[in-house]
Amino acid sequence: MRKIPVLEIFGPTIQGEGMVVGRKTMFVRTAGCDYRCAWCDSAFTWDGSAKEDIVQMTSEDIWQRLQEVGGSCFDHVTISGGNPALLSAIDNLIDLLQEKSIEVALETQGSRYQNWFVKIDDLTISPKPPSSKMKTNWETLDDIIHQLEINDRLAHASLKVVIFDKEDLRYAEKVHQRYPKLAFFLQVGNDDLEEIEPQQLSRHLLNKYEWLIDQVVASTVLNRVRVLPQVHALVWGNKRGV
Ligand SMILES: C[S@@+](CC[C@H](N)C(=O)[O-])C[C@H]1O[C@@H](n2cnc3c(N)ncnc32)[C@H](O)[C@@H]1O
Ligand SMILES: Nc1nc2[nH]cc(C(=O)O)c2c(=O)[nH]1
Ligand code: SF4
Ligand SMILES: [Mg+2]
Repeated sequence: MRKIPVLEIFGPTIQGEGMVVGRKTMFVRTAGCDYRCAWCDSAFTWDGSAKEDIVQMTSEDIWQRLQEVGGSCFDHVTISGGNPALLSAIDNLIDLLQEKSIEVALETQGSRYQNWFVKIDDLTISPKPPSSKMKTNWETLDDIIHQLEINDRLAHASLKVVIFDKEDLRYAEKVHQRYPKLAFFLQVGNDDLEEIEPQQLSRHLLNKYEWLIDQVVASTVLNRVRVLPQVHALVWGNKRGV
């Protein structure tokens, strides 16, 4: 059985972002990413700083650990990273969790397709705007959305674009216009990953949330959309494992 490189298993907590915001969930965070976003809040998954903490786990190992950490207090697991879409072995983990009547969500940036995308209950695809310094491969993204559509999975998927500035907003408009059938979320970018005082950070992020709301309200393109902060950042700041 192929193993999965895991950096964190934590929860239950709430999903702080996007299409199932507020949902009680466990998190499994995989190691490794094909991107290097300028503002990545989980850079430890790819910058080598946590490489000693990576544990190679089978799906059964992960299920065991989820139960040790979360007891019987969960029925939903969110797989994030890094980019979990780099790992074909996630297929087996999804099957095992769903056999146990656990709903499965997954976060990815849309740079790689996996056949198991069509099994995910809540799939978040988060293409990266110019502020990230990454370049979107539109062909790959088109293919992912096409696969979801022909497999009748659009209702189980969403797009989420993180916004730091007006250029990012124009990018978000382009994404929404290109894929109008998908639920669309705009998320406040956290530009202060060093702040250790949650109250300071939440004040700052709420100001940025107000700015983002103002921008979206004034857009003629961004109508059938939702605007959200990272709720976990408002509550716990930059703390890891929440
Ligand atoms: C850490 S990523 C892992 C999953 C995948 N690599 C991705 O980017 O979608 C999870 C989510 O956090 C978002 N994110 C990362 N850094 C952020 C920041 N500084 N502010 C707001 N959202 C951020 C990403 O855009 C993504 O939607
Ligand atoms: N509570 C909470 N919600 C989240 N939503 C997406 C997260 C992520 O890092 O992928 C995340 C996270 O790390 N914590
Ligand atoms: S794609 Fe996701 S995990 Fe990878 S660098 Fe960007 S935000 Fe971080
Ligand atoms: Mg996060």
